[in-house]
Amino acid sequence: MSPQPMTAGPRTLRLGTRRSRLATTQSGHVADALQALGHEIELVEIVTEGDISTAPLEQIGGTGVFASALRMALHNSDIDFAVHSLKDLPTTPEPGLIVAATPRREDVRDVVIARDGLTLGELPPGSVVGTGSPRREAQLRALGLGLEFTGIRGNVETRIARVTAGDVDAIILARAGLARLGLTHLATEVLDPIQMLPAAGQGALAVECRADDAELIALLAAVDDADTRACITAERTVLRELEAGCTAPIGVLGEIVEGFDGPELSLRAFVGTRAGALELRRSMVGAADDPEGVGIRLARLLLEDGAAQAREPRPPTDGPPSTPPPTSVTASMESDQ
Ligand SMILES: NCc1[nH]cc(CCC(=O)O)c1CC(=O)O
Repeated sequence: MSPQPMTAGPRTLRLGTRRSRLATTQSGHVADALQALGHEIELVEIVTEGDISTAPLEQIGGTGVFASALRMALHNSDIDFAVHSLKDLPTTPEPGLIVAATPRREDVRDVVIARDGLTLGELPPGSVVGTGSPRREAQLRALGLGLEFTGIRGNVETRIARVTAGDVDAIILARAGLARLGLTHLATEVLDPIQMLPAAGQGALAVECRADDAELIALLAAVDDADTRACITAERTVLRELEAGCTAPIGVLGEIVEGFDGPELSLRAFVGTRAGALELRRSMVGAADDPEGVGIRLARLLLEDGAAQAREPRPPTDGPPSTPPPTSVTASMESDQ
């Protein structure tokens, strides 16, 4: 063992990352930005159960499985910070950790990758779309194109291969993920949010570290983007408010728009059921500096106008209070990896 240097050099920041190409690319972006500011970064690979297992996500603990191994490594001080896809991060705050930065968000839209260069409208009725996302399935059903659905999982490259192999006619992916992999040319159609609202936080990254690491928190502020944070805060507030017993597919998008006297936050949401019994779209505009308030108001409106119908049946009132099913926190979140 070599002795510690007499004078402490600049601190080397250990960045934990999952090993998928999407995860390493995302971590690499944040590492590059910090290195450009003169910081020393060491990448540490963390393997998560979600990366190894091909079981449906609901069986292995929902989308939270991707975040939990990184969070464990943070708690154990094996790493100093982690970069998550924000849409894979459960809305429940993790005690002892803090999202210290949300870098400027990329394209929020979903894209279609269909066989033979086709768009959704060009696919004949009965065509099979491979998606494990209730949000994507519900919004595609709402288009009334007669499409059929089958669940698929796996990383982005694996899912693209299912179209190439002819197993499915089309898949839906986040454009941001494709962009990070340099694969946007494979998209056969970009879906406007009017048709397909993204998952809360889609296209955004969350940089998480220990809540007591004041030095790192101050340093990570350099890669934070205030507009992105406002939008994703509003989106995740809607998700959190609706999750109180609601396992419906939810799409939600916040955008900073120029209002009459300053920037405003425009927020729109879709709430549906997988079978298409409910399709609810509502929007709300409010102060850009009160994203949580705008989110709460939109969630209330959605619940008043029917989102509450999509809730789980209530347990008998005279019995002991039942605990919600374990998947309720993540079931409404994006389940396509
Ligand atoms: N749930 C998986 C996941 N998490 C983040 C992305 C893409 C990048 C992003 O939305 O930030 C994807 C793939 C996809 O849904 O197509």
